[in-house]
Amino acid sequence: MKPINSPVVVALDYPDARAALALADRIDPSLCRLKVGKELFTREGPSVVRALQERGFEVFLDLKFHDIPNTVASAVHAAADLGVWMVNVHASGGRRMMTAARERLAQGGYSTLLIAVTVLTSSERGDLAEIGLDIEPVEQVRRLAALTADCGLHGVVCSAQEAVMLRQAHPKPFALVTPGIRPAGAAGDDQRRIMTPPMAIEAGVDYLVIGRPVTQSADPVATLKDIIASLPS
Ligand SMILES: O=C(O)c1cc(=O)[nH]c(=O)n1[C@@H]1O[C@H](COP(=O)(O)O)[C@@H](O)[C@H]1O
Repeated sequence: MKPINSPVVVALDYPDARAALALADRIDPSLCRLKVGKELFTREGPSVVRALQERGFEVFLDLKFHDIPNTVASAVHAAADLGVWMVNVHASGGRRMMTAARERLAQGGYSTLLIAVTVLTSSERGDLAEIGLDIEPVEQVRRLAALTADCGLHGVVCSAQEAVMLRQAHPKPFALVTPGIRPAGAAGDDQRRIMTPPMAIEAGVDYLVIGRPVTQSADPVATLKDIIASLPS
């Protein structure tokens, strides 16, 4: 496998494998990693993950598991059996859930990275208030990242706006994985806590998850290359 030369993870949020593989077939696997999320996985199942791996890509399986500890540990185990590079759970599932998942991976000797979503990048203060959390997103991100680190996971999903604060509290190799990335002038869509690709890297982010700015572009490959070229080295 060739070394991967960028921190970019392209979210393959396509309706089916045909569309997802059409983009994958136009990208060199050294350019980026690929994320398979709920829509594509529900439609196509593990076969689309294998098809991407056969093309030389490292895959982030983004199913954001959130359930009782045994169920999540078993689901994470199944993801690791697929040989994915990274898998995620919701940190709000709590300590016992995250610990059970981490222990299951350790028992199997898997190298899959296990990370936890703190506060979705589409959420802002008002969204948290409606679910009973009358605090700023950054405060909840701080709490859940501390819990995640204490449970021994490899990192968190957060917004790049929280990266400087989290990097101070959690030195590398604790991974900061940030969706809500938008090149200057791009539509925010349903995202709320956003940042541009170069600013996110300057803030200390490890991996930039980018979907629609690439997948909905008239020329996804050129847009991806432009984003990578815009990053500080
Ligand atoms: O875990 C994720 O990947 C994730 C967490 C989060 O807080 N926000 C978030 O947008 N995501 C995912 O990251 C991708 C972002 O896509 P775009 O908004 O199109 O760039 C989507 O596939 C989301 O499911």
